[in-house]
Amino acid sequence: MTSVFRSILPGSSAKNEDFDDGGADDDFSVEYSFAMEYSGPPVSHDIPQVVPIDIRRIPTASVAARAVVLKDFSVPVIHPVAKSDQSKKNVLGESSSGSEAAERSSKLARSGGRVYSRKPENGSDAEVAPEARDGYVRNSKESGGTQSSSDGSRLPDDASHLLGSSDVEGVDEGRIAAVTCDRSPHAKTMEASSENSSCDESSGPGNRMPAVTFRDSPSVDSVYQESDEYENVDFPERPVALNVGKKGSCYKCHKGNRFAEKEICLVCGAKYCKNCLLRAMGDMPEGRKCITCIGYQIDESRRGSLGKSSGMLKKLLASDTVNKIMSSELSCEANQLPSHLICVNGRPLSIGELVKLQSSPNPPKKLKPGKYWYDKVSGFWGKEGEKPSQIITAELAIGSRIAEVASNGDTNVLINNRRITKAELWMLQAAGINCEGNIHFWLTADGSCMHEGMNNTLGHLWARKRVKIVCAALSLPYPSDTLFSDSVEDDKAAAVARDQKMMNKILLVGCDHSGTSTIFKQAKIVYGVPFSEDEKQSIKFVIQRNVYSYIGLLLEGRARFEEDYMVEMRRQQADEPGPSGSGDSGSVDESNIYSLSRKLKSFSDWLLQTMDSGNLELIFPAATQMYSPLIAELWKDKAFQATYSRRNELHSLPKAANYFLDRAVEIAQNDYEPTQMDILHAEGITSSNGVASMEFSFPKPSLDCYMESTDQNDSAVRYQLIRVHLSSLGENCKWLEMFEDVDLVVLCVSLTDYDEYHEDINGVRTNKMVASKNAFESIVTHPTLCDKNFLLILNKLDLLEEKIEDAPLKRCPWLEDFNPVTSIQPHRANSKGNPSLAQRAFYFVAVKFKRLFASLTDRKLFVISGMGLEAVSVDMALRYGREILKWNDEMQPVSMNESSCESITMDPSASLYS
Ligand SMILES: Nc1nc2c(ncn2[C@@H]2O[C@H](COP(=O)(O)OP(=O)(O)OP(=O)(O)O)[C@@H](O)[C@H]2O)c(=O)[nH]1
Ligand SMILES: [Mg+2]
Repeated sequence: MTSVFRSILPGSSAKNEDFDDGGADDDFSVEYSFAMEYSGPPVSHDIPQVVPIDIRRIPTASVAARAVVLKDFSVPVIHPVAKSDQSKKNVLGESSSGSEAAERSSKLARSGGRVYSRKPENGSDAEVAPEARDGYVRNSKESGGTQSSSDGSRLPDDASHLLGSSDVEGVDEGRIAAVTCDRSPHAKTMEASSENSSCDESSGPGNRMPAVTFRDSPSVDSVYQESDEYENVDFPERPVALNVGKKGSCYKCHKGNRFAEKEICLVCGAKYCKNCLLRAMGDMPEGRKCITCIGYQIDESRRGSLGKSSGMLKKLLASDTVNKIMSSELSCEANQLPSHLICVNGRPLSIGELVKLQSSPNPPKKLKPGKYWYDKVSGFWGKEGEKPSQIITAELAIGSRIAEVASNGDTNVLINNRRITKAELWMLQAAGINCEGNIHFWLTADGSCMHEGMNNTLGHLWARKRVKIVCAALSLPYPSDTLFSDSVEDDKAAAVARDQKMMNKILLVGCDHSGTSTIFKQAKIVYGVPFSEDEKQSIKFVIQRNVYSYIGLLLEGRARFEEDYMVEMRRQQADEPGPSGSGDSGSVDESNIYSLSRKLKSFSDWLLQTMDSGNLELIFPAATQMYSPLIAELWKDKAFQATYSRRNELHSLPKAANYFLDRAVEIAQNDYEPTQMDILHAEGITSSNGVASMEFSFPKPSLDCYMESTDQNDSAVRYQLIRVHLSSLGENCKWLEMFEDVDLVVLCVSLTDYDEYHEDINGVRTNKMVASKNAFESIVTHPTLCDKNFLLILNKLDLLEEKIEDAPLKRCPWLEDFNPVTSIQPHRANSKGNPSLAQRAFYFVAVKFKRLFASLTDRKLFVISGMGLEAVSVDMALRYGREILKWNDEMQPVSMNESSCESITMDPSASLYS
């Protein structure tokens, strides 16, 4: 055995100068330990096992810089992953420098059977082993390898000649790669195998490579009691490839460009063309890794592609072989997530805990190294300092106790001892749970919420439909149980989209009656997102209630018309001399064209009283059963019809009433089913806290006719449209902070607001357009949205066309400087392309907002006109939003159609104005 150890030690000169063990000249002062396979009788306990190693492959430290300067590499040059702090603690939580480290290293070597000698020097120790015939030089970061790298004189004598030789598979004659690394995983395996009796058999590729086993080392757990220390962990370093060929070329043959198909090494990131792939990766026992990277942990950023075969591999190999490679890629131990990199509630997990976590019925999705918090009681799971991202299986015995500050919440409410975030507070409120004061709730895995220490359930979170809407809008998790889903297909599509990270979030927000819910509903119709049964049912009641209120307004009008009629009759009678020669008001016939039968009159009185007391909502659904015959009777009544024919005189009757009133009898029936158009025209939608959310993608290509799409995969890109009512955002729009992850903010302002006023509780009247402007200012300057793109929809252009002739735009104090030369301008757009007065008004308002936006943010506002009731208009506005998302901030707005762009960017001082 002595000769073996001698043969793997560096050459004598190097050894004596640099690799001496703490000053001992004698080669045999180095202590070795090694394992032999047990071949005795069966025993009841597990026997630690090691896999035979190929001594030629034992990692060595050497000069990375030296290797990099070699010009003629045919395999990638590999550099160590940069580390910020050389004095970081190593895997045992100790300083990697000084004699302590040397002692530890030698202890490790003794106990783990690692065949290294080391000499601490200048605060560093070195791990060295020759890897002569491979032509690979490895460097030890832990042992100050970087220092060695920069110092050519420290290269072992024999290492320099090794640089010129190569007999390794996948490495061309005379061509070398340099690999720098920290402690090799092979070494780690060996350490662990001797220290931990519960170690597993490695699944490494025979004796070509030492297999890597990541064992649950007790030292890891015992060291990381404090989460602070977790940051300082120094883990085995992963090689990183550097292409010395031209940019985008194959890392091996240096041919091709970035467009040529390539396969990537999951460890070092080297990319190989189809001609070099198999030579570089061999038979891929651990999946897509260079031969030199076998045994190393993968680059965590590539974990998502584990087991997902590329087209190139499928072209080169039979499908059975590809499947086998993919399955090894997923299952081999070297590629498993290292448990100590997952820190839960301030403590890194042990292997056992990680297994527990990953094999639970609902494990965290796409788990990556990092710090997480986990609420065992509810199953809530999230990144440290962030709101929950998922609901995983509850009651898993992993990590430490959850900290109050785990999710960095800043509310007065605690759930299971964790201070919750504002978004979660909204979720609780959506479930109808009172969150006033400092409250400690207890939330169980089934969603039952109760006061801590009490037994009575306050509400069941997941049973409330609107909680789902709020969760979707605020990116909060919702149980994946299909029990709570409207459509399994929808959920699947959404999950796929989320997986592909192709979801774009659009926030739609506007003042009262600006048309946001109409745009939202129209988008659902245009993009084929069905209204759920729940939504249909509640919209049905909304429509029926609205129709009752429209009828109530007509009945109110009837009473007025009747009174006017009576007054007029009396006046006429007074004017006409009676038989007695004097006016006789007492003989006026009380029944007239506006009078109702006794039965209908009492129904009318009841309805008006119910409306006055604000209880109209409460009579549904019972009202449809009881009163629909009366509505039918009323509809046929002459007095009611006389009133209906004068409905234009009833200013309190909303415009939307026209759409429904003709079908009042049908709508009042119990079995009425609203059509999509009914839903669109209905005032109000089902939402919670004014929040509604839907996911969609743009169909292609038919609707793309008016806007050219550059993205061929548009139908694969998913969008989430979140509609929020301004009043739900609280004072100064403070709740906007919950929408920090939106990609685009769409603001909606009604163009008809300019001559309308609303009165607050103190009787102060504010022009609605000015109120919209104020809201606009609050939103665009909100810190959460400071780097977002904004699209302004100036809505209800059709209504503006109708009203602008009678009501000048100047009525709005903010728009007083609108001075079109009306005498020579048409009110309607004419065939010569002259814009109508309404279009000019729109341009003017658009420029006003654009200037305001620029003055507040120094950025560009995108503006488009809209007609919420027109499908094409809404589709166009959202496609414009999509283009904005694509163009990025630095891109200039591009016109969608001639008229809108030209007008929006024009100067208001241009010829439009006198
Ligand atoms: N003619 C016309 N009517 C519209 C347009 N957009 C919305 N409306 C109507 O305007 C009314 C208010 O629109 P909503 O979509 O309910 O407004 P909102 O932004 O949801 O505001 P709230 O109802 O206060 O929540 C409804 O009756 C709509 O049918 C439009 O472009 N043209
Ligand atoms: Mg509405």
